[in-house]
Amino acid sequence: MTPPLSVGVRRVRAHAEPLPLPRYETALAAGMDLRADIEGELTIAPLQRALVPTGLAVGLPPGYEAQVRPRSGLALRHGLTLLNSPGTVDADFRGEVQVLLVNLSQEPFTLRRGERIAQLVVAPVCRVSLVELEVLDATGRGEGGFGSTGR
Ligand SMILES: O=c1ccn([C@H]2C[C@H](O)[C@@H](COP(=O)(O)OP(=O)(O)OP(=O)(O)O)O2)c(=O)[nH]1
Repeated sequence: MTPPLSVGVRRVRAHAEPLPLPRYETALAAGMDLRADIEGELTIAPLQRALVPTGLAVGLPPGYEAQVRPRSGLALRHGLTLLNSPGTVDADFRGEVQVLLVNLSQEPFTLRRGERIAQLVVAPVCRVSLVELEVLDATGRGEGGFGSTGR
């Protein structure tokens, strides 16, 4: 396997007891879990959203993005997902990575400091230059979409 890409990470605030840095939890995991860098607790009421700090800023190299994705366990057990899933962290963003949680359950959800709330997947990005045309090249599908291939 190719060696992992080195990505700089900076803690944006100091704590007496710093949270562990994100890491891959299994040998081939695609994402690293992000933790809530909050003081104490935060309760998200049903159908409410909260922008939750992770305490981390990353310096992605050109040609990469980081996707902020939900954790399936939190979604299944507590109806907690990301409102903007997948969130996009641009390679030129140097601010704190934050997680836009939404509680889609009927119960309030209380988050505690250090809880793993989302996962960060780093991926290559293909940038294109758009070329305006009058006619696009023909394909078998053509303009069919949104269920055009039947049920
Ligand atoms: O879930 C997310 C999504 C974005 N960001 C940060 C990184 C990203 O590079 C920046 C801008 O995100 P986006 O482009 O989605 O936001 P926008 O609403 O288009 O704002 P902007 O005008 O700042 O680009 O915010 C996060 O920390 N978490």
